[in-house]
Amino acid sequence: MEEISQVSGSAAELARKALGKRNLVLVGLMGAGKSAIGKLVAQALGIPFIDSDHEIERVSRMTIPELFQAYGEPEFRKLEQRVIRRLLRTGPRVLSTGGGAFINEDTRAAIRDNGLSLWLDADLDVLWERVLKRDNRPLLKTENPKKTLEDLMIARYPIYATAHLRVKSRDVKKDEMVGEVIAALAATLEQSDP
Ligand SMILES: Nc1ncnc2c1ncn2[C@@H]1O[C@H](COP(=O)(O)OP(=O)(O)O)[C@@H](O)[C@H]1O
Ligand SMILES: O=C(O)C1=C[C@@H](OP(=O)(O)O)[C@@H](O)[C@H](O)C1
Ligand SMILES: [Mg+2]
Repeated sequence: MEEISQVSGSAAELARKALGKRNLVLVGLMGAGKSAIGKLVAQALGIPFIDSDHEIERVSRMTIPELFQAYGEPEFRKLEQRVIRRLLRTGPRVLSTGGGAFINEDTRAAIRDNGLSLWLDADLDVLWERVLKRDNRPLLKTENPKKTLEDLMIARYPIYATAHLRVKSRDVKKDEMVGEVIAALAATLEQSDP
């Protein structure tokens, strides 16, 4: 056990070093685990965690479904863009974004310039099982939400694929996902070492 914790401890150290003062920005579709895994990755790295949707809800004093309903998606995207640009100014942190954030060109450029993006990639069935459990995603309030999710996958995956790093989100223990995210981050340092 001692040996295992030392190995993961040193991976976390390498990952911290790789990050420097930047934010690790988690991107990917609804249900990929950006919010849940991001929080645990931040704990493992010993740095603060922030979720852009939570920050949007805090500053607007409205929930995401309320914002969509009151102002529509375009206004939500404008607010999301402003909030993420601001959040990127402070680091290092783990920043979990909402699924549409990285699709916005301006937000994506800000993340590319100021953060290290990691795509939590997942298959449709994994996402579907997870999003079914909560009723908080306005974009899935359609007649056929599974088809909507699939259409979003088709439209968005080529864009998520431009993230710096990619980790496959699967139905394994969350700690295993955390380990894989940290390993992916640590590996960037090894790659950049002469
Ligand atoms: N291995 C896993 N990886 C990620 N999330 C998982 C995993 N197992 C269960 N979950 C659950 O799936 C849900 C993922 O939702 P969330 O973190 O809100 O995703 P996102 O922010 O990407 O939409 C959470 O309720 C989380 O607890
Ligand atoms: O994919 C999207 O466009 C959205 C994803 C949601 O966040 P999660 O990906 O954290 O569910 C939230 O920002 C909003 O409902 C829109
Ligand atoms: Mg989320």
